Amino acid sequence: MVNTSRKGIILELSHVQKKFGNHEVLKNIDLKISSGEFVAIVGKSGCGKSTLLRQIAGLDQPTEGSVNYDSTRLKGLSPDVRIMFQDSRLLPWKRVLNNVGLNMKKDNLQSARTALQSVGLSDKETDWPKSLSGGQQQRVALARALVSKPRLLLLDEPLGALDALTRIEMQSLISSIWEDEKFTAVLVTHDVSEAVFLADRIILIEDGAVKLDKPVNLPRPRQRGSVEFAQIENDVLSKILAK
Ligand SMILES: Nc1ncnc2c1ncn2[C@@H]1O[C@H](COP(=O)(O)OP(=O)(O)OP(=O)(O)O)[C@@H](O)[C@H]1O
Repeated sequence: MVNTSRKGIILELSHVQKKFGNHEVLKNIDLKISSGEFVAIVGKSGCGKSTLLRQIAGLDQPTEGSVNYDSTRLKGLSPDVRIMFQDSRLLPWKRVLNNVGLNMKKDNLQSARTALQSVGLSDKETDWPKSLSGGQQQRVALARALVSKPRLLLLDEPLGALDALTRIEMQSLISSIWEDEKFTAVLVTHDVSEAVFLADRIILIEDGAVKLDKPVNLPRPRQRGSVEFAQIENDVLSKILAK
């Protein structure tokens, strides 16, 4: 099914510019993201995708312009925003369940258990992170990101270090969890196929601005082998490679 839960704007970026010294990475980003939307950000390496996500997260402040979250100017990381990175960032001295329920009291770990169950790792509760595969570690990181029921989930190449098959499995997992929980998601990815599989909209960043804002109106779950899927993928890829 196509996502229809567009309940108004949750994120609004207006004229966002980001400079590091004289290096202007983001020149002028205008972007509105609706509540419940899944947005993918793509673009060539070094175009500023992660920099953009850091401004959205409130981890960094734009040089000019504004990022509004829920109509309020963002000044830092909001408690209902969670981020997941390429590396799981699990604490090696805590068992899996305690990594998911990091700040929870021992007798109140039920929501951590539920989150672990949603990523298919109930049987790993008492394992140490280092005993898990890379894909399993990212599942735990996903459970940890979701346990507090964030309204906005930011994903910075979360599947970038995984092998191709695990990556495809994780994409399906993220898609089905997002369909169930209806949070807003912003995904940075190099993988255009991943963007088409997951996103309602694909944003292409080039020269510090939005070069393409393309809706993906395909029914879910998406069929990678379909002609429509390939057309959208080719269209975005050709725009990325055009320069
Ligand atoms: N803290 C920083 N200080 C100085 N330069 C930075 C900083 N963060 C990012 N940059 C520069 O900004 C540019 C964009 O980096 P960014 O990581 O946002 O790109 P990206 O599109 O996410 O790249 P990739 O796809 O390779 O991960 C790069 O030239 C990078 O060197």
